[in-house]
Amino acid sequence: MSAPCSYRSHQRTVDHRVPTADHRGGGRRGNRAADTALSGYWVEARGRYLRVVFAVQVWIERGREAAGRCRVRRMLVRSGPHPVLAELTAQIAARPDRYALFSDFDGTLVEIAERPEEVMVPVDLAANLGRVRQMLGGALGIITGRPLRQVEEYIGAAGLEASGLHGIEFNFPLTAGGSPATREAPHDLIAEVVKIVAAEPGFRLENKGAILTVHFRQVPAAGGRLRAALEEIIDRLKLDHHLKDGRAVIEIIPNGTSKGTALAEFMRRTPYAGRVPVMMGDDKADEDAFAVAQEAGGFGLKVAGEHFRSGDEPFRHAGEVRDFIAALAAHSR
Ligand SMILES: O=P(O)(O)OC[C@H]1O[C@H](O[C@H]2O[C@H](CO)[C@@H](O)[C@H](O)[C@H]2O)[C@H](O)[C@@H](O)[C@@H]1O
Repeated sequence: MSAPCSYRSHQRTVDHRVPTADHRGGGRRGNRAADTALSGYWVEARGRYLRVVFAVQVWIERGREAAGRCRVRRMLVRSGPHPVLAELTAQIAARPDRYALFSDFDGTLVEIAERPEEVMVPVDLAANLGRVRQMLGGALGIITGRPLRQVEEYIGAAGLEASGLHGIEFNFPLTAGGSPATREAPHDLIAEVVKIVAAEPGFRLENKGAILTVHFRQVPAAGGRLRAALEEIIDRLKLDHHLKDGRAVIEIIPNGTSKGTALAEFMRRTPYAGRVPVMMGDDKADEDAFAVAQEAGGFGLKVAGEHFRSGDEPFRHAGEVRDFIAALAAHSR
């Protein structure tokens, strides 16, 4: 019988940054910045990787905070990439012609923001994606629930191939058997959803044409009520639509289209066909693409957040996805 637990990769340096000054200026008197190095391990136990940071050092920081010597405003622990990513980076660098890489946008390439229009896109993201695309011989695709025009606005400079609106839009011609053409949401559906949104000040409607998206990030407790109301509308109007839960959001999507159908469409064309598809995503909708990637001999890479919370995800946040992209981009030079 194999040992239940083994050290996969040993001591790494972890930067533990504890900024104390208020970013808007004027931190509390007596506070000061505290930068410490923590040590961490990657521990593999029964096929799962766990990131372990020496608790005693965290405890010392907390003590300093309690003594008023610093204030922990946020804790950024960097301990190098997850072992799965380290291996994948090496494999892709060695055989870039074998892989097709796909990425979701919100929560994967950029951090989640309070509102869709408030996302922050780092300046080097488009350039790094462009380099990785070049390295992969063009086999890099973006698969998002956003409209394509927004993807183009945020990262379009890289000339990336993309699918928007959960597999409804593509910025390239479809193969035979491709996704359904864009349809506007029915007028009676829009009218009913507008009524629901108007009744709750925290709800926000994002009308994306074929897809209606209702955000409830400002009123998280109302998510269940919103879902029940939207389900009732779809049943009553006998619509050919389904609901897709996202991060503090529910989307009303025409049947027959998903991020899975989008990934399948990419995989029918050159240069994706025949490669190992790897899809990065943080949300329920991305699971459809993970499943299709898996059927095609590939896999999904989860980004932790409100949806994936096992603690074993290869990416703990979007910043680590960007680090992975940057590491691959470095190999393209
Ligand atoms: O497929 P994705 O690229 O992940 O897009 C999914 C939806 O993302 C957006 O909403 C989410 O991100 C917002 C900005 O961070 C956030 O405020 C919201 O709570 C999230 O649900 C976008 O607004 C939707 O249209 C996308 O379908």
